Amino acid sequence: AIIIAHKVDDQMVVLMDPTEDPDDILRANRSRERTFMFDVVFDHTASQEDVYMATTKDLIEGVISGYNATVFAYGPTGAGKTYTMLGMHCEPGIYIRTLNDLFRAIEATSESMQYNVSMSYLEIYNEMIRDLLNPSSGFLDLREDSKGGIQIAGITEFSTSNAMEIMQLLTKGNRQRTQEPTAANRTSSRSHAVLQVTVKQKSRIKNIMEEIRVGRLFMIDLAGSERASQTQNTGKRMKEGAHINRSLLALGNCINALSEKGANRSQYVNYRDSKLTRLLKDSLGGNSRTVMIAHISPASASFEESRNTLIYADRAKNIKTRVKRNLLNISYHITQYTNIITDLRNEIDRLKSKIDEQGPERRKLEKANIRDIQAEVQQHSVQYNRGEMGRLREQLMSAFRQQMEIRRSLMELENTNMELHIDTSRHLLTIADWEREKAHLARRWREEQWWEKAGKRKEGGGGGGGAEKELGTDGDLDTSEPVEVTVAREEIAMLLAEQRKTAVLKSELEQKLGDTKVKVSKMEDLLPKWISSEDQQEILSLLCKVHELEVENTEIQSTALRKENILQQKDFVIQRYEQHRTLCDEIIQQQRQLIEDHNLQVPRQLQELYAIYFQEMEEGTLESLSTLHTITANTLRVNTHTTPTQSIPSLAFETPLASKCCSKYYLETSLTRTQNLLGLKDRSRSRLSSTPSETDSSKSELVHSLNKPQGSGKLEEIATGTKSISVIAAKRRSKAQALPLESTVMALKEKERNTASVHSLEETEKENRGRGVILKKNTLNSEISSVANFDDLSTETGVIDLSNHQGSSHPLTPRGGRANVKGLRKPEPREDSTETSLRKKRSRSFEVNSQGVRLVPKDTQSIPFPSISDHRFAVAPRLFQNSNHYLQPKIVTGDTGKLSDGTMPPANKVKFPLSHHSGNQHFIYTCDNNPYA
Ligand SMILES: Nc1ncnc2c1ncn2[C@@H]1O[C@H](COP(=O)(O)OP(=O)(O)OP(=O)(O)O)[C@@H](O)[C@H]1O
Repeated sequence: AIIIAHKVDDQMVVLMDPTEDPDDILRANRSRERTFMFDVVFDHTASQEDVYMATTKDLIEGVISGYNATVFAYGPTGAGKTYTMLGMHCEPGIYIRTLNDLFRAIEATSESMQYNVSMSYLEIYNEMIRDLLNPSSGFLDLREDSKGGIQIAGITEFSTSNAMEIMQLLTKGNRQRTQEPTAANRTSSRSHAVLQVTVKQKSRIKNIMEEIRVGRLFMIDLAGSERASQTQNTGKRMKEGAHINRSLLALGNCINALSEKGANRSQYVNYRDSKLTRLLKDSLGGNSRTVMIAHISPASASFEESRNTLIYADRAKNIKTRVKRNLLNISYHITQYTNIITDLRNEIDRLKSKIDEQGPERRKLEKANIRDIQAEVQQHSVQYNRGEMGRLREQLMSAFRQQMEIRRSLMELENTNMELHIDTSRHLLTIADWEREKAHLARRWREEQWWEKAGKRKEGGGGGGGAEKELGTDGDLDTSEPVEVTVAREEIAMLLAEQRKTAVLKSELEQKLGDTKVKVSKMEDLLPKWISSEDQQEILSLLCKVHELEVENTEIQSTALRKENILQQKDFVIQRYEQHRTLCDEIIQQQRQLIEDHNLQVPRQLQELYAIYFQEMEEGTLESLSTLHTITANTLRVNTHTTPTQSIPSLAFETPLASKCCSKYYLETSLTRTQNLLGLKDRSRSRLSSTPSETDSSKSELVHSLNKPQGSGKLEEIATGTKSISVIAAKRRSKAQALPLESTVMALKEKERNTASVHSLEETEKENRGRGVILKKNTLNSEISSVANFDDLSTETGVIDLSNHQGSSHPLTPRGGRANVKGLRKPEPREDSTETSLRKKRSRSFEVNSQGVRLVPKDTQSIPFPSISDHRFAVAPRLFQNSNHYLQPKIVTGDTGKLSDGTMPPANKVKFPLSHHSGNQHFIYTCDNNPYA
């Protein structure tokens, strides 16, 4: 034979006609060669594994899910059907492989599903069904159930749990199968063998409605069609062959009918022609996934059989089956339900008893667990709160630090500002000195010119008018500025620019400070919301308090620094004054020496002045005052550096804490007492009417008061000196004030005319006595020790009555009860004598307060002067003390430099930036010949 079946590709096979003669042209059109297309085509090289994988493996999943499946081998005898389905020991066929995989798949899902696998193995031999697993059961009948399903009555179904058991059953069954050698096949199967595997699947979870899935797998090894000529069967074999062919013919008819059913629904499928078709009813055209494996022999000798087989297989392709899952809903009987409920109750009881057995221990464990959890939660809560607390504290501290830094910066800035002011003032002094010097030179030059012209006029006897006209000009006077004045002007410009810069910086810092304050205050408000614990709230509020105290401390330091600056300024003034006084003393001493050496006649007034001078020198009053200032200043410096917790020095005129602890009234009262003690309070009462005894009494009180805090003899000495000079100063003021208005006016005029009006001290005293004015004896309270204030001493001596010469409608308005200008003096009658001049110099107060002018009307002289209780006024700059001339305040408006009456200030009037440019009005003080003004 030759090979006539060729596999073209995986799906195509060509069956050639062996009888075809290529040279026979007449039969060319009648060739029986045919090409067939199938799902898969195998040739002789295909292994059992290949065939199984391509045909059957995919059916297993469906079977265990409740679907029917059928695999059957179809073909002529000896083509290899039994080999494919059963296989050899070394090459197992589809039966074994399928069952192995089936059990593997069942095992994979056995946890959740419960399976029951059963098998039956039968053969249809000569149209009789025989149970291969139980051959003694005889021939079995096919029956249809109520649903049309085919059942084999009495078939043995073996439930198995593993593939090995099935293999044993198969082997046993195969041994029972009818096989006989024929001419075509030595092991020819004379029956159709049907292996049925039923898989029932249900969930392991108990339920009232139980669902069972039933999948059936038929694996059928058909007997081969045969031709009698080929098999050479006779007798019994021929009869077997006839039955085989008949059943296969019925199968072929069914296939033909089923394949045509798609187009013609009325086509009848006759399953009843054979038991084979009846058994395969579902598998062929019903509820089953069916695989048909058509076997052919490639030999040319089997052309006809191969051709018929392929034609049937090709037709079978058209058969469509409708697959559905086989579900069994088991409706239990009432007794079954009762059993189920009983089972469930038993299960519940069992579980309960188990819980009870473990009860006490478990409860303990649970309690312990709860405690652990609570502790853990609490710990977490504490940690969270700590974290939150730490975060808030950090935020607060950061804000506080920022605030403190800003405050320190402000303090430093203020200090810088103060230094700038001091420097500016010093330069202004230099300029003022120069201006005064220039004016003096000009006057002298004019006088010299005048005398020169007068001499010439006398000599020439005429032309005086022309000379007088020339007096108004400076002529060739050299008034070029010295270098230091030019430098001073430049320095002032620079310092003013610097001051403007610091002002801008200050405002920025203040703005920043304000913002920080707002931020902190908001945080403080939000604290109760953020922190629930009262302790933590308290801690944070304490933190805030600490910060507030720190802020207060910083402010205190700032105030102290400011005061120290002011003291430095005062020191500077006093130092200059000391230099000047030493110079005067030297002049006087030399003059006295000159007079004595030449036995010159000394006028009475000058003698008196000398007497006063020497008295003061002997008493050492000026030195005492200077020492008092030094000690007071030192004490103040010490005090201003104390912290609030330190003791309050008794001589502090106003420490920061004192400003809080002492009321305003207290301070004013104390100051008043101090002033009264020093005989300066009431000028009308401080005249020379004070008797030595009164003076001694006051002195002793002062000593007593000062001794308390100081505890040294030095203070007694100072106080004595202070009292002495105070009394003398008071005497002189009294004398001046005791003059009637007319006298004062006259004195002013006289001064203007540069003529002298001599008033002796004794005369003034007499006048005062005549008016019955006496110095009231003041009592000294121990409180005075805390407010002994050198400033107030000078303040009191500096108060003047301007109403005499400027009228009550002075343009300057007093600023409250405290604002005052110290050092504005009532003009005194000009005395030509040196003694009078000296006396005036010494009795003058030197203070100028930039805050305003104290205007005391004449008729209110007896009203006690309000004391300074506010340190902001008490510490006003007193750089421009005037010892020689009273100051005439005028107003300069804005930056134009013009006076309030619209005129420009005279050249010898100096404009001082007395305040921190807080307003647009400045005072101008006329300083005729005082280098410090
Ligand atoms: N693919 C194959 N490889 C090797 N040997 C095979 C193959 N197919 C079939 N045979 C062998 O050919 C012989 C005939 O095969 P088999 O009995 O399976 O044919 P059959 O179709 O079952 O015949 P019958 O219808 O008569 O039962 C056997 O000896 C078998 O071992």
